[in-house]
Amino acid sequence: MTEQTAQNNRPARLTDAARDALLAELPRWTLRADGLAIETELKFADFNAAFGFMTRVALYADKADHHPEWFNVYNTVRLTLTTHDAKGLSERDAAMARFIEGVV
Ligand SMILES: C[C@H](O)[C@H](O)[C@H]1CNC2=NC(N)=NC(=O)C2=N1
Repeated sequence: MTEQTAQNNRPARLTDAARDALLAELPRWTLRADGLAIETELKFADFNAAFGFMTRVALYADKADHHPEWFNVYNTVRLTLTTHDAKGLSERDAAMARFIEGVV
């Protein structure tokens, strides 16, 4: 099965095995209590570094048409990744988390 289900244009939800493999690959990320999202909290040197990171993620999000839920105070950025169209985790969240791990 490809990124999208055959029946519609919605991204497919990750299988439990794919979700577990993703979490094993991403030690900084944890599964939200409801199992429908992954979360992390990142600390930067200061606001400038945090906002620079957010800018890089924002440009990725715009290009990918996939957007994080996030919260920033000074040097801290909390992120939640989920796919509304899949009502849970999809490959889009995996791709975004991998991108984030490359720029953090
Ligand atoms: C119409 C547009 O493609 C959708 O609303 C996109 C935009 N960004 C999105 N971001 C996230 N995180 N999940 C989505 O399902 C989603 N859908």
